[in-house]
Amino acid sequence: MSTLILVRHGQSEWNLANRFTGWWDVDLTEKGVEEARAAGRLLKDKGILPDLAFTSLQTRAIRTLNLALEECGRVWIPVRKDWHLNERHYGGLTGLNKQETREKHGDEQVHVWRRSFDTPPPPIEPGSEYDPGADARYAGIDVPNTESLKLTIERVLPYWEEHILPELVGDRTVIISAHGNSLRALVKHLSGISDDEITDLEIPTGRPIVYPFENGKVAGQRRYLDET
Ligand SMILES: O=C(O)[C@H](O)COP(=O)(O)O
Repeated sequence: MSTLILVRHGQSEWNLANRFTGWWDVDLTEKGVEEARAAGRLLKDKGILPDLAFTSLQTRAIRTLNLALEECGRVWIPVRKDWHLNERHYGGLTGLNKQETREKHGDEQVHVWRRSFDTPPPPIEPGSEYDPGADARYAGIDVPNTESLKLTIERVLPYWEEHILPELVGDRTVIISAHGNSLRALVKHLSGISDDEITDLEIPTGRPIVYPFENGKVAGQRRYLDET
């Protein structure tokens, strides 16, 4: 039996400021650092120690992973970073305050942009303040200008199938440190959640979720490690 651990980064500076973040790179807050450390202590206490890690190219997920691995004594494991695990690109909403956006466009419209399956937010203007398009870390990739959950799934799943799933063999433990919506994309797939039902799924910061795997397939319910 192998184990998959999913962890959303700890609270970020823009989670705290209530701003749409997406592909914009922000750091953890002090609370986020503590959440990441607590996740690592939980892994240690439960004896679920990662052998291999995957994360995005974004500081908040990378630091969460590093802090958690430090707490459970596993800083030495191989870590693979890839943009396919980045947060969903929030398009033209990037950098805006979520509450102010609700006041301007209405609760319903903002809910559609945040949680509908296939309606992307309006695209970001190329070269605008929060456009990550010119960021050196994305050299050579076709940076999106907005993404729905559906579009996020279309780039997360091929990476999952090709690079992560083949590692879940024998009794290995693999951890993915990523983001609210890139993890919603994965959980939708792994737990067989419908396009309608996925709108209700929220992934909390810093709480490890665990799936058992056997013969390359999910072999049980997902569970929060702090509840078991
Ligand atoms: O990118 C963001 O703003 C957050 O990481 C996720 O935001 P959401 O809960 O509004 O999708």
